[in-house]
Amino acid sequence: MMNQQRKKLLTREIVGQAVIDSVVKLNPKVMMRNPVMFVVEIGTIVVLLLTMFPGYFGTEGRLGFNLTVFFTLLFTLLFANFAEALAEGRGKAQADSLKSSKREVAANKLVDSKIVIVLAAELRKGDRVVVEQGEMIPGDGEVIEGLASVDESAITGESAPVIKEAGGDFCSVTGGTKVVSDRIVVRITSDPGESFIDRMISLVEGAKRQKTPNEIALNTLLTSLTIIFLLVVVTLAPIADYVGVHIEIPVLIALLVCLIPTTIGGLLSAIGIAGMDRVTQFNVLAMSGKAVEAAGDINTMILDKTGTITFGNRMASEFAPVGQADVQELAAWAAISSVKDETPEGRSVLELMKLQGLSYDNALTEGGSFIEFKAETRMSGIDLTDGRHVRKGSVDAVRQWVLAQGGEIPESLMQETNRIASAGGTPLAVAVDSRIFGLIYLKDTVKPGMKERFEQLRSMGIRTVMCTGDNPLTAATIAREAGVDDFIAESKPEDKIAVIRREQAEGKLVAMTGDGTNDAPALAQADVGLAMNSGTNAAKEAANMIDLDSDPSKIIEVVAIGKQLLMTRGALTTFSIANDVAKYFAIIPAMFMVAIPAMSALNVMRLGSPMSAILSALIFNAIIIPLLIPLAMKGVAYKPMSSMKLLSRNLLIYGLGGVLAPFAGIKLIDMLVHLWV
Ligand SMILES: Nc1ncnc2c1ncn2[C@@H]1O[C@H](COP(=O)(O)OP(=O)(O)OP(=O)(O)O)[C@@H](O)[C@H]1O
Ligand SMILES: [K+]
Ligand SMILES: [Mg+2]
Repeated sequence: MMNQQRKKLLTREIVGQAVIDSVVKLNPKVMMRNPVMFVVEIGTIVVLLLTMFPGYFGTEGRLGFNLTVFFTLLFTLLFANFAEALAEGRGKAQADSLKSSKREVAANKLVDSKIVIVLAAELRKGDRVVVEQGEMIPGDGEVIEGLASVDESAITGESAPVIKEAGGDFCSVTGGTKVVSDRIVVRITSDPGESFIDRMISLVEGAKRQKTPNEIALNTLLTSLTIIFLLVVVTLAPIADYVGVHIEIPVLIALLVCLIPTTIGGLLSAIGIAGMDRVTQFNVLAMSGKAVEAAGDINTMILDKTGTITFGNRMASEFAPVGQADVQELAAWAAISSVKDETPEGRSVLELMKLQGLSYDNALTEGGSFIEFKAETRMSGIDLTDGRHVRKGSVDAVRQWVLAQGGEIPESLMQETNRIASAGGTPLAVAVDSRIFGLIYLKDTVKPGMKERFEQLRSMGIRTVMCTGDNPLTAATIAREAGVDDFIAESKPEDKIAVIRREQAEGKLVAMTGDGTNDAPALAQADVGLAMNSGTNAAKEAANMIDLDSDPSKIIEVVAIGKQLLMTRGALTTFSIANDVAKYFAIIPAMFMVAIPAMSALNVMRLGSPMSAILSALIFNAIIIPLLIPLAMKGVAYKPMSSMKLLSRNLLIYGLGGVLAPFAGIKLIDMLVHLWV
């Protein structure tokens, strides 16, 4: 539902609402937040007063001219407000549809193992609720009992249900999603008003939109320029008087508005909102505009191997015995070590065994204590009641484990390990106490198109580092195949945070993706942390972005969107300031031409009359804003290249274009205005 809503670009309602909002936003209290446009508003009011009471201010007043200046200024304001309102519109529409999906539901709260029916809004952190088939999950939380398939389409737009189960990385559930089969017990993790849907609503609504550091810096620059031009224009009047030219106040105001950076001043906030909106269209929730901008400035990207660069459905595809062991023996121990291993890798071992028509003695595992897989130990297995310890895991970890018990390492182990690893596969060694029986070959493939994407990232100047718990040879093979710049093998969760800190110490901005609880610290440390929606609540809370589709490779596109946002802002700032230069050449010669004939040398545009020159420049200044709204909303065309190349390309297109466009535009408007003034 969200998705359909997102796909719709500009509806008639959104445009209609934006027209209304552009008038509402004329409220000086609102305008004050944008100093450039606030100066325009004050100018507009002054011109209005001069037009209405010409005698009172001692100006003879040319009614037609003054009125035209007034309306042009008014439309300059309305156009700028319209740009912002339009950019906000889509988010507001999404928020409305989310709000309507947030119906009041009842919850089955567990109180001393009895069920009490309460309203969802009354649930607090720590409460436990039972959710049955067909019921709505009343709040964000973690499954603490049971397993269920959940329809999350209300937030992700994805209609296929997902499995949620107690323990592990798939236990987090979101309020407003629906249990489609089975029954779960959920421990609530958010208080009213702080839920995921609440956060989504305030995000798309822009309620919490704060200016980013970049925007604040640019705003300061624009305000300084405005103050400088204000001084220039104010001091121009006495200077002009001195040379015998009397300049009326509306003319001075028109000149001021033409010189101050109204184009970027009017479009700045629309550019920021539209940038965040593009991220949302992409089914990624950015917690702040700052996060999106940081994505555009990333120097280093840390990527997981399994599931990000490769498909990640690592499946057992071969049993490779070593030493004296045979396939049946190896397969049986591999299976015994996996009976309770719920990871996809563990389950695939049992499937491969069945597929090959092999078997194992299930009775052996009864009463045994299961050793769960941990990224720290890189092993899983079972301790049998007869005293034997069965393990499978990374070759290095199992080797150490066997050596510690005084075992010997079969010669063929290295050989087989290298064969599997150099094909990009993950070898898992299987051992019982001090004896290694052989290897399980876990197959995984690099996603298509990865090489091209890393090539693009490199041309943007971004270094990619692949982190994997896998052995160095497998890591090297996949790294080469995918074309990443660097890799870290046998990495533990804490290694990621170490890489991030090291890069940041060199002044670099780092992006990473993650989904597990143990990724949370690194997600928080990274400048851009993209958590998967399927991941744990801890990861989602630590990250500053959440991918609703849970596709870790999306970080690459998010970076592109961030870059595009920064580029669009840079391009339009360049264009705006270059534009003002051209307007200066249109107006100044026109103003002084009569008194100082030498000035006509500067009148390169050969504009009709001083008055028409001023009006043409002012009208151009107003209509350039709506003309640039589509560019501000869509972003400038983006090609991956280094920042230096980008800068010179943009200076050429938007700088030169910004100087030339007004000459043509003003001349054209002047020809029309001159017919009538
Ligand atoms: N179910 C399992 N039982 C035993 N060992 C496993 C299991 N799953 C993975 N391993 C071993 O542990 C290593 C680390 O796994 P982990 O999931 O932490 O990292 P990874 O998936 O290889 O890397 P990535 O960071 O790219 O996801 C694997 O390379 C493999 O050798
Ligand atoms: K301007
Ligand atoms: Mg993994």
